[in-house]
Amino acid sequence: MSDSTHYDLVIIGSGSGNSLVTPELESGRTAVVDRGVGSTDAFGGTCLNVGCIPTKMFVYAADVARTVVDAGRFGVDATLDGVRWRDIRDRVFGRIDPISEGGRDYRVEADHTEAYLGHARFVGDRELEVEITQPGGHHEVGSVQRITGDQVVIATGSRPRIPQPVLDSGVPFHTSDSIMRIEELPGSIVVVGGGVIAAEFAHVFSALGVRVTVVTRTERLLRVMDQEISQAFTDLARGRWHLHTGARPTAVRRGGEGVELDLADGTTVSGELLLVATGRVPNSEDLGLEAAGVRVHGDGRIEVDEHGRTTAPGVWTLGDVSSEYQLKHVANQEARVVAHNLTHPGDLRSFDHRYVPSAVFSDPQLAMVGLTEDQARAKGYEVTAKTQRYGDVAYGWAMEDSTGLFKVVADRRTGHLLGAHVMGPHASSLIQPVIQALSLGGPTGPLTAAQLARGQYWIHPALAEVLENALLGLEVAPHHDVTADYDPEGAADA
Ligand SMILES: Cc1cc2nc3c(=O)[nH]c(=O)nc-3n(C[C@H](O)[C@H](O)[C@H](O)COP(=O)(O)OP(=O)(O)OC[C@H]3O[C@@H](n4cnc5c(N)ncnc54)[C@H](O)[C@@H]3O)c2cc1C
Ligand SMILES: NC(=O)c1ccc[n+]([C@@H]2O[C@H](COP(=O)([O-])OP(=O)(O)OC[C@H]3O[C@@H](n4cnc5c(N)ncnc54)[C@H](O)[C@@H]3O)[C@@H](O)[C@H]2O)c1
Repeated sequence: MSDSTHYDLVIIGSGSGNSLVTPELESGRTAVVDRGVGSTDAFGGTCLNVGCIPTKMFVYAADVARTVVDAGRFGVDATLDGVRWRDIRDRVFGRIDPISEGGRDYRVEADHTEAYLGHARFVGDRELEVEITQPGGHHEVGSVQRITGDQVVIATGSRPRIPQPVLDSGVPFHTSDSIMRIEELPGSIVVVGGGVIAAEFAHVFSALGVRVTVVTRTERLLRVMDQEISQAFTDLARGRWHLHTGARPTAVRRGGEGVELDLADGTTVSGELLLVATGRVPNSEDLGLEAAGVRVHGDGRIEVDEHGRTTAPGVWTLGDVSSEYQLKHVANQEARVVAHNLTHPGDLRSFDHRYVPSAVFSDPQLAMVGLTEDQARAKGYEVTAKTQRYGDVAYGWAMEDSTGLFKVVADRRTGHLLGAHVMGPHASSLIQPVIQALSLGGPTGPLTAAQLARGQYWIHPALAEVLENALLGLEVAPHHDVTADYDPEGAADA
């Protein structure tokens, strides 16, 4: 065990935690501790190595494959001659791995930071032991380093949750941490889970020619989305994948094509590989949080206030380990807030969780922000909602789209927007004007549907006209008439 080394700031976690080292903090001494993620124990956290970025690079390749298969509808004859999985995989990690390694080396070599490549555990107030588990740093693998900090930030993220029957079975399985690095495409795969990760990987593998079976305990896929959109997605998925809803696995064994699962609905499914995508749990255990006086919720999330403070003085937290939202843009916003608060104790900023958007990069894409129709009704709003089909606008015709939907939810009395829910091409980008309308509204609240619809030009005939038309279809009180020409002079009264 080394003597203790003191730092102004200790950061545990090199995901969004790594972005805390702002120029303002460079005058002090900072330690960044990270044990790595995924099958390569990579530096830089989930999003870069095993999350957002690689998945979207695979999704893009899958989208290209689908476009080829679909081309005949437009009078363009094309065939998908083959899929070179290793080339697809190596394009992704050939790009990402050097960024991760470069990020680690930068932290190891930088003058004002010291990298500890291992597992951190509190042993007292702002006092930690780090067991060095990874090579590449200045500390010997296997050694235990003791460090203290004036301030400590816990940004340890989350990891896949594995259902007990899978663990008990001893059968080999993949999670998002390992599936992207497999050597060969399987002929078939069983995906357990009906959330975001399941929807994205089911698209990737089916578009690349793998027979995909999805097993989820709920009746609809993506059930956190607006019911109408989640139902429409589930209906589409039934035509594309072998979908078992309301069907938890009860037993898992080797057999069939490789692995076999008995489901609660009495059926048995089989595939060469098993991918588990049943949610993620915060990395708050094995951190010695009791020794530091840091309390956690029953679900494992660290208790945090709106400024990023834990229950222990001088100990902060952000991202998946404490947030209600396991999303990179949220972890990044929280990191910006904590970075400010670390150096401005008299002028604390707050997390902004008012309108957190999210998107699912499946086929089709989905996106959401704000309240669902059911949530808005439950909150007592007099709700008006309009669902516009992509196929009703000119660019939707060009795309021959027959399934895309853009739904907007608003308050009938005030005309204020409450939420939007989208399924279709470019959903993740098309939703951005609604995010702006909700987040950047004036002192009286979000922009009204009328302001958004008629307070600006909509490029014709762009796909965004589907949102314009959805807004124009809302039935709001007469003085907020969505279709009336917008008067910029009167905007302040709205
Ligand atoms: C497959 C997948 C796809 C995703 N796609 C998207 C997407 O498209 N858009 C989106 O917004 N979000 C997406 N997410 C979620 C997003 O990746 C996370 O919300 C985000 O990365 C969380 O960042 P973080 O900094 O909180 O944690 P992380 O990035 O996970 O960083 C935590 C770090 O702490 C380290 N650590 C943990 N415990 C210790 C310890 N005791 N000692 C030392 N180090 C430790 C870990 O090794 C890790 O490097 C995806 C997630 C997954 C799994
Ligand atoms: N595009 C994105 O923003 C993106 C992409 C991937 C992941 N993520 C983040 O990662 C998080 C984790 O993703 P996820 O898909 O693992 O979780 P999730 O919470 O989205 O979905 C988990 C699903 O698994 C099902 N499930 C749970 N236990 C089960 C069991 N025993 N048997 C069958 N089904 C079971 C649940 O009913 C649910 O449908 C997401 O919540 C999201 O915040 C985001």
